[in-house]
Amino acid sequence: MTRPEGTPPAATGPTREPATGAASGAASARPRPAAPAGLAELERRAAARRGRPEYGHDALISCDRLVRVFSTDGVEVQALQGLDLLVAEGELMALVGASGSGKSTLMNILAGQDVPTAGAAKVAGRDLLTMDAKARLGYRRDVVGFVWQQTTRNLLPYLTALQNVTLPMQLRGGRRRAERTKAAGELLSMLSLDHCRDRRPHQLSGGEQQRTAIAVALANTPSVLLADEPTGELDSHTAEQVFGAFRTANAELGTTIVIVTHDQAVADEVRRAVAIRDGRTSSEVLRRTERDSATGQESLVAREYAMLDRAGRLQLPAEYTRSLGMAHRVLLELESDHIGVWPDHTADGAARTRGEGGGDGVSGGGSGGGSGGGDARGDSDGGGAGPVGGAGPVSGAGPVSGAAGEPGAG
Ligand SMILES: Nc1ncnc2c1ncn2[C@@H]1O[C@H](COP(=O)(O)OP(=O)(O)OP(=O)(O)O)[C@@H](O)[C@H]1O
Repeated sequence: MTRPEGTPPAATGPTREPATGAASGAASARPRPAAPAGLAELERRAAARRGRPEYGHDALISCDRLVRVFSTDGVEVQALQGLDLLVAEGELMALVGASGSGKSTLMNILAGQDVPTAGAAKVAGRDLLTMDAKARLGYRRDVVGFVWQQTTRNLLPYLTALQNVTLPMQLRGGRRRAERTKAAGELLSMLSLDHCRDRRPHQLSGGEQQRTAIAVALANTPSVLLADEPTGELDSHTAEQVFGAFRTANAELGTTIVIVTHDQAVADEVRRAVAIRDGRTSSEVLRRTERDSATGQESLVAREYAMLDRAGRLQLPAEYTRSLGMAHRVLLELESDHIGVWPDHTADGAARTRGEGGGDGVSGGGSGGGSGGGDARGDSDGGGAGPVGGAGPVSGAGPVSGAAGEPGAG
């Protein structure tokens, strides 16, 4: 997991400082994890949960344990493996991930062009699993707009830019020709494309084609604009202009925008970039403006968060687990303000780790168990007290941390 340059360590990442004696001393006063809940307690919790609002009830896009399995020639590929994602109305966010991680599969589902195998997906109140063919058609026409990477896929070659933008309005119906022309002209103006109105796609540059495609996708004022690698075929300067068009649409029209991208420059421009790994959301980089209380100077600060899914699963970055020789099994300890994650130092745990070539797990290990937790980094994204939690009695309100050495051994 790469951390954005010049940013503080991930709020959820393990601390790298060696354990200190002071921390070791504090370890002896650590609260112990609660005992396993009895049946009565579990019933009480289930009853309490029934009164809670539905997962993602206030999100515009909500994916809950989304699964998509493809079967080809008797071979099954799990493209999405229980993916959770919430996107708030009005967000402009990016989805990033290695090739084959499931980004396009997710986008096709959100676009109403594919149906998930299991789980739940809702966009603007529409249930993407249960929609019938007619509802799906209406959804694609009215609720979502789509911009593809290949410019040729976005525009009809024999229509001018203006005609391309008016076409979706015409297909939907309900507006007179003059109204359609006026609205399409306004969209092109908003995206600085007045000069392209009467040109056909082959008379436009790649960037102008993509910006026209954004205008087409916005023609029926969708709630959500989805874009799959929209800058993939463009040079960096042109890509910047196309991203500017998304930003304008988001700011001027309030459209919620989700962009799949490999382009780090685009991912760096958005306030929230969600990484997908192996068909699940694995981490998020959140950016926000912070003001230095001493100088009053504002700067953009990026922090990386690991995602905790609905089942309480957390993907620890491979870079972190490798550096501490963590494999197969880790020791968890509930602290007052975070959860400690420790290498497994039991005899069979160490042997297993060696067998896997995962390192000895104790390099640089301190004798104390101080996790350096209780990090005072606050977070006004609401991430400081909340994102770390776990199934059952394990929950926390701070960074997950671990350090080489036995917890509480000091
Ligand atoms: N129609 C399909 N039939 C079979 N397997 C598929 C199909 N579509 C996608 N897959 C498989 O699902 C996995 C996820 O593919 P997907 O295209 O969603 O990844 P991606 O993250 O968008 O990759 P890229 O960045 O290269 O576009 C891959 O292993 C892919 O081979």
